[in-house]
Amino acid sequence: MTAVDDRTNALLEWIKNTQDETLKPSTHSYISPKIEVREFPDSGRGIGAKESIKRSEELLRIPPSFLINFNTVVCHITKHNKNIKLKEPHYLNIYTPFNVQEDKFTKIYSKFSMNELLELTSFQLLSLYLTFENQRGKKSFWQPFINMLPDSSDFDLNPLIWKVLEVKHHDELLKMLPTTTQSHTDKVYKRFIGDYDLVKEVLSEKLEDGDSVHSFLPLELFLWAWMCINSRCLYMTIPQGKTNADNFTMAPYVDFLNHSCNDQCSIKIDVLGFHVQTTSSYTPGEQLFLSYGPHSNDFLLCEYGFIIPKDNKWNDLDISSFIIPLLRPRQEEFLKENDYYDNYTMTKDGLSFRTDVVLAVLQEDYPQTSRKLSALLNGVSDGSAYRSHSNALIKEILHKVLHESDKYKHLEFNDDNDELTRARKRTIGVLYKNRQEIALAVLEELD
Ligand SMILES: C[S@@+](CC[C@H](N)C(=O)[O-])C[C@H]1O[C@@H](n2cnc3c(N)ncnc32)[C@H](O)[C@@H]1O
Repeated sequence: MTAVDDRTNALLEWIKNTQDETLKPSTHSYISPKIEVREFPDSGRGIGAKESIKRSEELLRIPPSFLINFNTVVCHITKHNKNIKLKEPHYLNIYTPFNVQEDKFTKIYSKFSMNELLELTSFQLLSLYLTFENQRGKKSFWQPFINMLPDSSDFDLNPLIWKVLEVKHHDELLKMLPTTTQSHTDKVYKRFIGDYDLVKEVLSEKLEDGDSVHSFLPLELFLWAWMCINSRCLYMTIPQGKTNADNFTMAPYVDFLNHSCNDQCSIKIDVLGFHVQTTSSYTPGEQLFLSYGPHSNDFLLCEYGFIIPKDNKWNDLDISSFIIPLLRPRQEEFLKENDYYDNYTMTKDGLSFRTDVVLAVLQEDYPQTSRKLSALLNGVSDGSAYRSHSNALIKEILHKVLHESDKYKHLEFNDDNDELTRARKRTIGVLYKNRQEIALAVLEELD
């Protein structure tokens, strides 16, 4: 098998970081000679084993200077502002090239104060930076990495893209999504638009007369950058991280690992950088995977733009949209006060505790004063006193879920003339099939 193309070789050359002889070998990357980047059916580029690989073998080590995160971006941007001297230890081991080429984008970088940079979230700063660096082309230090990032078309299945770019039939497609996926899409949309609006505002203060925000920050390019980050970021503690959502990094080469529900590689971070190790053995030709987390298809679609069509063990069925309208004000208030409002799910193995709780609350006129309910919440009782009514209500809801799934699951086999619409509808059909599978398994258990 051959590597994907010349761009992979350019990335490898760059990532080895041997061009600067002043750097110690320990700051160079390590890429196991036993792996390669290849094209895999249904998941795009991924990492494959060229030869046998044992369990617990080191596969990759990417030094801090080659990771795109809040720290490295601050180092690169502030290089253009002579008034800023970075002294904190977390900036000192970041390599930036001695000679940098100036252009209209670096002119904007030079106008950022340290406080302004620190006020941005990682998502905002990195989206702005990637949008600029992409346009800087060869002048960018990161060009070999940026060249290997996916095309916008890789995100075609992601409902955020349908909504932001108003793709063909977007209204119809969005309405066909299960309600849980619709509300997840709305949340992702809010995050995206919030970031775009804020970055545009910050940028507009730095432009000169005649410059337009849109020419520096076109919506499509910002969306591409934002989606690259959302679908390729890896958790890493960042010293200035304000929230958990800020603690991430992009890591070249590591980001070729596709997702599987089962862990097959583990990641570790230390002063030498980002490490990947195997947690199982591989035979030549096999694809290596990383688990992105315990994510349902709904989550994978809204955040990454793909689903696992068969046997995603993390799929769940969210019935909040059926339950919430049944709540009376006192019940809703009680659930909010106790942090049990919304997110009522079940898996093939049964109901989540939150769902048990809301079903019990629905049976209480005065939940605030019910001893039976507080015994359930405190783990003193198993809630059997509520079971018979809970089961009846759940059955009723699951029959509604089945009815809804029957209406849409045929979309998995739709033959829309337009290839993209066909693929999008197929994905929606699978989401309904997943819901049906869980509903049937739980109903069988109840009967
Ligand atoms: C971190 S990247 C992995 C490398 C990617 N395949 C590429 O070509 O650049 C994550 C993206 O890969 C794709 N992907 C990862 N795991 C997948 C899987 N199990 N099935 C289908 N697509 C997958 C999705 O497009 C996802 O947004």
